[in-house]
Amino acid sequence: MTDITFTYFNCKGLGEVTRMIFKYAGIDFIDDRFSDEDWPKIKPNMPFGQTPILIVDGKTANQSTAIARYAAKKAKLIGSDDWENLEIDAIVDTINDFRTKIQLYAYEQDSVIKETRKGPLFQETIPFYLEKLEQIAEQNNGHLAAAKLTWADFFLAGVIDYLDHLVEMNLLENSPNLQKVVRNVITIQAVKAWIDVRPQTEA
Ligand SMILES: N[C@@H](CCC(=O)N[C@@H](CS)C(=O)NCC(=O)O)C(=O)O
Repeated sequence: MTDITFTYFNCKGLGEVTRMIFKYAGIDFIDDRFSDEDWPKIKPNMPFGQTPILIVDGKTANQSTAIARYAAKKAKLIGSDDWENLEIDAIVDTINDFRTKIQLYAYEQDSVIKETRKGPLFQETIPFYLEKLEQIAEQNNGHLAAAKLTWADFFLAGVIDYLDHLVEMNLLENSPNLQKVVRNVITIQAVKAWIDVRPQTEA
């Protein structure tokens, strides 16, 4: 049997998508979480000083999106051809771009700089991304790519709580089709069962 360990902070963040995909597929893995206090001891042993990492039969990989894509292949949550996979990758990269722009505001330590980023983020960037993603979800009938359930949908469902936490708002409040995307994932029986028992964390 394959021996899989997924190591990350005790939060959803960049890790929850992979956990959800493994749970969806019924793939056993060790959900290895460490505390913020333990991180300085762990960091030097990480491939690039960050997490998440995935260890499969003694081999280690980093990069959350690459790991989620690996899990998605195992879970058969990928496209049927190269074009569908391109569509999925493009959505995932777009969500990552959106996250990066939110993080640039949320993690800014200088309150003056942070304030200058607030207006553009909330009045321009967030509506820009959500309107476009909402249209795509509508065209794909409650999915983000290939008009079917793929890991692009899991990507949004896995990261949305973290994004909401960063901006302290319900980002999808006025996006019914994006809500549908998330609902289509979190109501799958195996995913719901995981959500019911997973450690409760804010982000
Ligand atoms: N591009 C990387 C970024 C990983 C990343 O930013 N990890 C953060 C946690 S979400 C981390 O390890 N932070 C602690 C540190 O950099 O010391 C990925 O997607 O895996």
